[in-house]
Order: sequence, then C-alpha cells, then structure tokens
Amino acid sequence: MTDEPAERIVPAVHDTAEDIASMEIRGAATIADAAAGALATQAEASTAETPEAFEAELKAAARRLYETRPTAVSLPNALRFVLWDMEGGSVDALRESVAESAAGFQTDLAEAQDRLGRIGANRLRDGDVVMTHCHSTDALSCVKAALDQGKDISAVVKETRPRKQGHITAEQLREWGVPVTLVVDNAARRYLERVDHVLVGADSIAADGSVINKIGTSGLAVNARDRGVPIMVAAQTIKLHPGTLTGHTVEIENRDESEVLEDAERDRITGGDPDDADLVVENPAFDVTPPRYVDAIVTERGQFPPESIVTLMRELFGTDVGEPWE
Ligand SMILES: O=P(O)(O)OC[C@H]1O[C@H](OP(=O)(O)O)[C@H](O)[C@@H]1O
Repeated sequence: MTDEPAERIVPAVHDTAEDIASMEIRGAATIADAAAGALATQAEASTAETPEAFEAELKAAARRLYETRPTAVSLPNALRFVLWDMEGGSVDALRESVAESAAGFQTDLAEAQDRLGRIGANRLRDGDVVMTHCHSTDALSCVKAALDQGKDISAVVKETRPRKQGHITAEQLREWGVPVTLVVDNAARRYLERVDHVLVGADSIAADGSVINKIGTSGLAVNARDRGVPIMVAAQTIKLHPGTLTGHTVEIENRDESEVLEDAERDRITGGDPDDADLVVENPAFDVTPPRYVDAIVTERGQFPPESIVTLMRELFGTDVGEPWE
C-alpha cells in the first residue's frame, strides 16, 4: 500500500469527481449528496491501518471532489459536514462515524428540500404562473408542494443556454402535469408580462444576500424588477457561502468553449483557421444577482429578505470557517 493519501483514493471517488466535473452529476443539492456519498464509499473501501492514515485518505478524497467545480458551495459544505463529524480512536470507529454522518447528511438534505418546498409554496397562489431559469431541485420543490396543496400552477420555462437545462425542468414539470411554455432566453422579458413570480435556485448565497446562480439570472432579475414581477430564490442553507462572511468573493466557474461553439461553427467563423487567436469564446456558468433585485430567499429555516440572510449564516457557521480538509 502506498503512503501517499491521494494515491489511495478509490476509483469510485474519482468517478464521482469526474461526473461532477462533466456535469453528469449537477445541481448544487445533487452534487452535495453525491460528494457525501463518495466520502462514505472511500471510508468503506479504505485499507488504512492507522487512524492517521485513514483521516489523511478521507481528506485527500475530499480535496479531489472539491477541485471539480468551484462555485456551488454546497460541495465544500457537504465535505465539511462529513469530515468535521469524523471521530474515533480506531480505523473501524472512524469508518463508522463517516458512514453515519454521510447518511445523516443525505437524509437531512432531502428533508430540508421538502421543508423548503412547503415554505416556498406559501408564496404561490392557485392559478399562478412561474418563470424558471435552468434546473433547480430546490425551486421545483416549491412547485411540487404547491401542487400537493391542490393549487394549479403553470410555468414559463427558459431554455437556459448553453446546456439547455430548462429542458430538464420542462420534463419534470410535465411529469407532474404542469402546463409548460418553453421559451428561448432572449424571450424572457416579453413573457414576464404573463408571469406572477420568477422562481430560481442558487449555487451560492453571499453574506450580503447576493445570489450566485446560473448565468442569466441577474439579467432576468433586473427585467423582472422592471416589470414588477417578484423574484423568489429557493435555496437550502447548504447554499450559504461561509467564506463571504469574511469578505471573500465567490469564484465564478468558466466552462469549456465547446459548450457554446461546436468545432464546425468555429471553423465557419474563422474560415477554417485553427490558430485564429482573435476569436475568443467565454463561457461563465454563473452570475451574481445583487440583493436589491431579490424579494425573498426561501430556505428550510424560513423565508428571508436577502439583506437579513447574514444573521442566519452567522448562526449556522460562526465566523471562522476553514477548508473542509483543515
Ligand atoms: O441545488 P439545486 O436547487 O438542484 O440547483 C441549484 C443550481 O444548480 C445549478 O447549477 P449547475 O447546473 O450545476 O451548473 C443551477 O444554477 C441551479 O439553479
């Protein structure tokens, strides 16, 4: 057995990390769930002979998972939750504590989403039309709870370039029987006229109440405010970004240009010149919506005006939060 903790990361953890990086596994809550599960897998498969070696191995696995996508804070928050609870004087005891805290975390995550959904559903009235952006399981949980309460809800679903995750939202809503109008992103302003709420999720929430979500959210929010449509953000507290309590900003992920421009399209633009360095394609995955454009952040702990979210963050995290592997 090698002494290098990183070399003892099991294949299943590498697979999960690759699936998160390629967005086979995506959506902040789903990523958190998968990361906690991967740590439990590492713990179960570990052949470490000492508690120190076991802990080093788990921390290396956490780091591998963490380095996949930088914006959704649910990922490091999930890793922190599982690793901070790791305790025991033997490898077996440590293994058991990781398995328990990972399973507990996954259960809490699912329950929090259900609770959030019931809270968010109170904002939706019978007959309301929501406009969605991207695909958020937290946002959809609010719609599901409203449907369960017997309310009729319909949706205008934004396609959400470049990966068209609006299609996932449309598929889910249709499965629940919700009437869907699918529109391209550029049509959003026109369709806001017939919408009662903009309902989006979040990848991270900053201490000042800024919402970091799929690129295009901030433009949608500005347009919605202009049209007098309230903007509701559904985000479990695992989306609260503790680093922003000490003034750090949230890193915005830039993804590969191939999501925006296929090779054949690039060739057409450049006249087939593969070395044309003056055609630059940028593909930021997220943007920041300032708190003044957000009406409410709905969490499993209640709904908050964005400016007051900092109080909840301090309560949950304190002010001194390190990296998951510290
Ligand atoms: O946790 P839930 O609500 O499912 O998703 C939260 C957010 O995660 C997604 O990011 P990506 O598709 O992973 O880049 C979207 O931005 C979505 O609003």
